[in-house]
Amino acid sequence: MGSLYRGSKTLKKSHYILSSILNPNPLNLRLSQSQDPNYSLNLARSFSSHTRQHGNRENTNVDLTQYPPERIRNFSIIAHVDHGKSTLADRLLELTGTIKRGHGQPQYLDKLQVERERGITVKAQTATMFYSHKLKDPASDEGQVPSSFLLNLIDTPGHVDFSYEVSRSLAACQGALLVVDAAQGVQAQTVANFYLAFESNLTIIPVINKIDQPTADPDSVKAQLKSMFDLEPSDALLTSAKTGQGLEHVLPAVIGRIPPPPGIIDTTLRMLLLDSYYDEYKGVICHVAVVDGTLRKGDKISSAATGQAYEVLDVGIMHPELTPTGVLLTGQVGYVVSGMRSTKEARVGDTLHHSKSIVEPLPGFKPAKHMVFSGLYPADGSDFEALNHAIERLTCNDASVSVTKESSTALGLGFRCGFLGLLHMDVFHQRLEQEHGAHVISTVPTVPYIYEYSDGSKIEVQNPASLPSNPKQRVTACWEPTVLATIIIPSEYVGPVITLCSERRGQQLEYSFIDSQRAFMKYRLPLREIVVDFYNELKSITSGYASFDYEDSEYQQSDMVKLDILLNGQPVDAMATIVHNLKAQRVGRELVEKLKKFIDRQMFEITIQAAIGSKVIARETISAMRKNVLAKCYGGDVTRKRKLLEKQKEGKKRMKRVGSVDIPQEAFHQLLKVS
Ligand SMILES: Nc1nc2c(ncn2[C@@H]2O[C@H](COP(=O)(O)OP(=O)(O)OP(=O)(O)O)[C@@H](O)[C@H]2O)c(=O)[nH]1
Repeated sequence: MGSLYRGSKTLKKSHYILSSILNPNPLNLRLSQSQDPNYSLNLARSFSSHTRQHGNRENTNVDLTQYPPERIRNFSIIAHVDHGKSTLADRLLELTGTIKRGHGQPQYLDKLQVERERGITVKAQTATMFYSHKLKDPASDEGQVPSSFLLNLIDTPGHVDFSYEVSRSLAACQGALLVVDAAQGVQAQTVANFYLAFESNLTIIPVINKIDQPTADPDSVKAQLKSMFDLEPSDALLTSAKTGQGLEHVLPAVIGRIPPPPGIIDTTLRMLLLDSYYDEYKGVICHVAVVDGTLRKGDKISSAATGQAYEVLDVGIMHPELTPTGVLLTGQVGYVVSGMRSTKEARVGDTLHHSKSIVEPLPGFKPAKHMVFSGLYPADGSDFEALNHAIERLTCNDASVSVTKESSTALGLGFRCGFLGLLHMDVFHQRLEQEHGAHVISTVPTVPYIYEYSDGSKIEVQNPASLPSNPKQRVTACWEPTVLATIIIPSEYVGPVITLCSERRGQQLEYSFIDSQRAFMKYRLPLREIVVDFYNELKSITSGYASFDYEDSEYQQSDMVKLDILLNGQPVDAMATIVHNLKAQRVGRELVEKLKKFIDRQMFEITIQAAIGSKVIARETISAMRKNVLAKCYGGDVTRKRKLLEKQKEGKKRMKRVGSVDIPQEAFHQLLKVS
């Protein structure tokens, strides 16, 4: 079985580049440099003379001037979700003494509460480690000299929604550890992350992890890596991040195989802004990679994107917490505090340079693409300002969310937010609640459609409510976004997965076998069909064995209609959705049934209808009743009665009154699950 991707011309070319990168001889290059006995000496001299000229060394425990690019390695850990990236990162931090062994906090770099609760990485995190490694002594054939290396490790998220974080992190690296579970083998995000690293021309070190598991089969994983990515079996490291087996080979491989950062020391400063977040005490903290030159505390720097100038108030490394060093040198990755007032000023991908010099900006990044839009409204209408404040604060730490104000007749004032995917949206909600105490109602997520109107104008529709109820009156055509999906499954599940994809209007593009047990499929699917519950359904029909990844693709023309929900004859704009004409009937029926379950009986009859234009396609009725919370409260215990009434009042705050009907927050949540 040949490489799955060999058919593509560009990839053939890249395979060639890859095999030259992966040939375990980058070490040769280093040896040939070190065969010049004066090479390291010259480099170190030039480096320290440069640092002497500029003086002003910060008196901290960490002296970064000891680390010229030759002694630096910047690498990422990439993998499919749950293959052990964060655990491996922990072990490497322990091995280098960066954190204490048995620090009692597993997945140290997963710092957010949501990451710990869900056991997933959401945000890429950098940690600087110092590691003493023996190098070949240029003066003798056999001797070895210990040398200290500065290693920057970036732990990245595995879920597809956060692959934007991965691609940004890779820009600061020259190599990546591609971690693969020894029992599960190559999965969909292994493929996606491999290509991200590969297209960035990084040296890739395959790490087959979890070899302690009874079902581990490292040999067949090696064969998959060879057949799919042309990675040599002898290059793979075998590890168990759990038991520590094989970990001693990881950092020597990082030093031996990954090239040092390529920047120029004696030149004008250029640094790439990788990420930023807001800290209560320090203000905006920017994560940067110094590509060329040197940055010092007190320097005046400017943004190439905005021209705005700043003074460097603090500079340092993440070791693993913020550690001031007063300086960052060529090839180093660290943080800068420069008095920026909001993270909006810190544009990810921007080039920062000394204000007095003009530089060619670095290539930067593609802007994040919003795949899903949803309205966010305060559960209690009077909390709009509090929600506004919470969203502002949270977007300071997650700049990949787009936010615009909007209003709904049903829900009042709120926001339309764009997310990278459904998990991203879910995580954003959870963080709003946990970190900022905001209670929100979110509307059915929608993807951005393009509508063409009879006057020839085309608009992007991010909110179904902005379409006329009978779009046929004015709309002449509609296009919906699609994705290219990669699905890897055990062969016995091929049938049900093909059925699921065709139900979701998918078009099969590729179908092959990775080995005797696993199939690989590529589909073009409408984005709308995968944002709602596709992954859960895929997991459930394959007993959890399927792995799935997607990248965005072109728009396709489709027959999409607006489906309105009416309560007692009144359309609820926040519940409107856009569906394919062929599915409208089924979706309409499911929506009204769900709503019937979650809207409590009230003192009058409630009719729930789903309609396309003026045509009602589904209807349910909730009969009238008065809910008496005191019904079971016999006797005269006043405090208990008061408590129950208080509880009822509190519950009511979480209800939205549409016309005369109270809708609980849960009813809105349930609508998110209908595809
Ligand atoms: N048996 C065994 N379990 C491991 C090993 N490495 C990690 N695990 C477990 O695998 C699970 C997932 O590990 P993580 O390190 O969170 O995986 P991850 O790749 O960082 O996950 P995401 O950040 O969500 O992509 C955890 O329960 C770990 O304890 C290993 O070598 N052997």
